[in-house]
Amino acid sequence: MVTLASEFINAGTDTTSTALQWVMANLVKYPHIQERLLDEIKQVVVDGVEDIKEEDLQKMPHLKAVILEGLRRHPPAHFVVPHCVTEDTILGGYLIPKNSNINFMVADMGWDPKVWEDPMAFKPERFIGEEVFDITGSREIKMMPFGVGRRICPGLGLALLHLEYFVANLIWKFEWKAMDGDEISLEEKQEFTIVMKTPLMAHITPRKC
Ligand code: HEM
Repeated sequence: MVTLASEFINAGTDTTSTALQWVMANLVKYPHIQERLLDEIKQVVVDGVEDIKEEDLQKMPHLKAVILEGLRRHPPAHFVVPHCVTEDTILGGYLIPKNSNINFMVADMGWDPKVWEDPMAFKPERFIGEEVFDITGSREIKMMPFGVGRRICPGLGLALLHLEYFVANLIWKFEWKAMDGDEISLEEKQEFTIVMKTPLMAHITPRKC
């Protein structure tokens, strides 16, 4: 039980908090995206409401798009846990021998210009469309911040819920602005996850909702 609990805590805390920091950094760097998100929240939540509830999040497609764009542009894990090939496999003309250890270039998949237009730009609108984006990659794999297949992150649903809940409430309650003269650097640093080299510093002001 202790090992299980520790695995969930280790795998679930740094990843989610890193993703949250990257999303908030982009909302500070690009105030028009923060405004767009606030507009959506205001259409769902009435003035004076203290907390945005879980059921409200389902009515916010732009919020989901912001989170997905954050995970595409800044996946907290640039690789998955190493996997092992169970039988000789030919992939793209290359033989991957049985028992080889393999991994996946998670970040590079999300930044592939053949798949994503202007991939290094933060554009949540790319996820707004007729279809809900399939983050599990069961139909096609365009990015895989949680891995895919049978070892996909079991905390995926919880992580998305936490990210949506925190981002929505942080934007609903506060206006986030860059500090004077601060450019918000998106440079990365490898720790347990890929974190912001210069951690986010921002001026936050309570909104008069
Ligand atoms: C934004 C947040 C998160 C991201 C980006 C993330 C990403 C990942 C990735 C890439 C893997 C490896 C998948 C593979 O090997 O193919 C993984 C595995 C795992 N994650 Fe997450 N994760 C997140 C949040 C969470 C949360 C909240 C929990 C639990 C509460 C969790 C628990 C786990 C566990 C236990 C594994 C190992 C699964 C296995 O080996 O079968 N993760 N995660």
